[in-house]
Amino acid sequence: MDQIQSPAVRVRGLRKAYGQVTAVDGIDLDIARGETLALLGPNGAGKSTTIEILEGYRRRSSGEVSVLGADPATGGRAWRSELGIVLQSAAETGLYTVREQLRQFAGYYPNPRDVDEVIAAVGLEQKAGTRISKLSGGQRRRVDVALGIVGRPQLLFLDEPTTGFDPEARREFWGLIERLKAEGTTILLTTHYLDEAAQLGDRAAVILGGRIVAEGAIAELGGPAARVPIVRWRDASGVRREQRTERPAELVAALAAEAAPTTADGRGGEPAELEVIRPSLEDVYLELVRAAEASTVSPIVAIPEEARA
Ligand SMILES: Nc1ncnc2c1ncn2[C@@H]1O[C@H](COP(=O)(O)OP(=O)(O)OP(=O)(O)O)[C@@H](O)[C@H]1O
Repeated sequence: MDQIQSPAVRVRGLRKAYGQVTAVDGIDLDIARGETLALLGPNGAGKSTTIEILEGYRRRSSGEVSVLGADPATGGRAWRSELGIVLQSAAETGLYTVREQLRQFAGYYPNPRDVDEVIAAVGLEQKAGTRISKLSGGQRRRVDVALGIVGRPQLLFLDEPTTGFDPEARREFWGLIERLKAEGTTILLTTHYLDEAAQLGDRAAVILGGRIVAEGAIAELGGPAARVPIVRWRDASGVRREQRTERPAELVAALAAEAAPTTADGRGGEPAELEVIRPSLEDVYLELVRAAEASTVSPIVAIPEEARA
């Protein structure tokens, strides 16, 4: 297969069981070269297990997986050097300084980025000479991110990269990821911050109980019905009302006309507590998860292979 044309990641029928627990239950997934995919899902959904299999850190029970043209289970050193990995767990805490640790890491790669540029990119210039064990949790997380990108990876795995970041650091991190995207880096991101997924992702896949329950462009996830604006207000009798409509301005005008005039010139009144909401990715995600959980009848347990169709 032509490596340039093939997707960066191709997964078919991926399964992983830990004893009786099926953590990943038949996932199909493609990530195009240069694309950022946000893998979303509640705690325990199977995101980390999937990512660890793609990184070659965990064996799959069954299914086909190709990452940058190779099977991660047998990927060699050259293949690994094309990957950047920011694991969910916290950074190295050894005796090295930030710069020393990064220099050491950079030495493992054939074409690394400049270490000081990477330190600046993650906003750790003031801490470059400080031992990692003396950094705060959020600063250590920035070291993790720096270690993930120093090798100039083609494919970057970011497993909850901004956990522990302050809001300013998160915005700076988003800027860094936008630059990596512009350079053509393929990214697989997991995050529980849906604004982060909306900001950085081109597409999202929602995983629940080890299965993908929705997938698509960020702006289209959940389908058009999930994006219809919601108008909320409190009516004259004090009852909270809510209506979904494609024409929110019309509804608001009608509500204003109906409301008792509140001004001396007799103009329409202000409907109490009026708001117009366009469902965010978070609203759409929560709705998808609720709907999928409501329709799930079977517990997530391993089914023997021979019992499967
Ligand atoms: N080493 C393991 N041994 C046994 N079960 C495991 C192991 N790792 C994960 N699991 C189980 O597999 C399921 C999926 O876990 P996983 O870590 O992939 O979820 P996740 O979506 O990454 O969750 P989170 O958002 O909390 O990181 C969970 O039920 C978890 O308890």
